[in-house]
Amino acid sequence: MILRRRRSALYMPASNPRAIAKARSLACDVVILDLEDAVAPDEKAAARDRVVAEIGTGGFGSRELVVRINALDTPWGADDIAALRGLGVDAVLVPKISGAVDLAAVRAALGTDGPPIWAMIETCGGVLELPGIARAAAGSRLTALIAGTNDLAKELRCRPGVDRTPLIPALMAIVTAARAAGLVALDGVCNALDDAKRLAAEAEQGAGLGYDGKTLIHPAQLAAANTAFGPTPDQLAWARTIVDAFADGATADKGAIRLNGEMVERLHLAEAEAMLAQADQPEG
Ligand SMILES: CC(C)(COP(=O)(O)OP(=O)(O)OC[C@H]1O[C@@H](n2cnc3c(N)ncnc32)[C@H](O)[C@@H]1OP(=O)(O)O)[C@@H](O)C(=O)NCCC(=O)NCCSC(=O)C[C@H](O)C(=O)O
Ligand SMILES: [Mg+2]
Repeated sequence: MILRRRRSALYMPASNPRAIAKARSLACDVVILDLEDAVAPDEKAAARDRVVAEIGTGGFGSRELVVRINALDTPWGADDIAALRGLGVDAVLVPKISGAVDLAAVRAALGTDGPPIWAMIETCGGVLELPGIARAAAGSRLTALIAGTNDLAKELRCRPGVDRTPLIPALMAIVTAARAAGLVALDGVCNALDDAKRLAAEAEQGAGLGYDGKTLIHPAQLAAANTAFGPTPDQLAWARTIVDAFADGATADKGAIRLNGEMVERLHLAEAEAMLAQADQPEG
């Protein structure tokens, strides 16, 4: 199975036409048009109309196109879903999913033939309910979990700091639930717009925790995420070494081999093959 690349998922306010125009040429794997927190209440209706118009115009290339709606218990959620009907978005991102019941309500509103759901995990309740959310994934066509680290930090009343230590248990719970249900996992945003070092460290941390990519808020953050979630040239070279080693007739009957001082098993071969296949995908 070839996994689609989702190293960089860029949010932009659906009320910002310049940002949306720019997104059509940026090196992001996913474009997220935001109708929720980035849009002021007075602008919600106009932003929704803009989403419909921009998706109609198209031009996003091979970038995945996702719309973040307002929650169903807000005055705008139902109208957001109605506006998206038939538009052909790749997924609908739903904020503050706190249990399987929320997923079922969104699926009912979208319809069984509606787009896949991506769920933001950004409440303490959502973190506690992750096993139930994972179990409900197939039935509700949930395909991705996104860490909402700003809302989560707010609810936890924690201070994430540079290394995000207070958020690590939740971040790992989200990846674990995603892997158990075969879902994509995307890390939260880095608010520090002008701190390239912090962003690079956070992106490396997210990749190290097992995330597929990072959600972002500015075009200047794309390169750091695309690099951290790689694969890097060194990782690709190592993957090719593993594939070559197992292609050698002498290893045909072996489950584990010694390679450059490391034990390598056939599970590493499968990882290497997946990495090489994913790296072959075209950009943008
Ligand atoms: C954060 C910003 C408000 C900064 O805006 P500003 O300082 O005006 O940006 P620049 O002047 O540096 O912009 C330069 C050009 O780049 C374009 N731009 C900026 N941001 C984006 C973007 N996100 N996508 C595409 N293009 C972008 C500008 O239009 C400029 O272009 P041009 O005019 O042609 O020169 C701003 O970056 C911004 O609004 N970012 C997104 C904010 C957002 O979407 N927030 C919501 C999602 S994050 C979240 O909710 C977290 C989660 O829920 C949680 O709980 O953790
Ligand atoms: Mg949020």
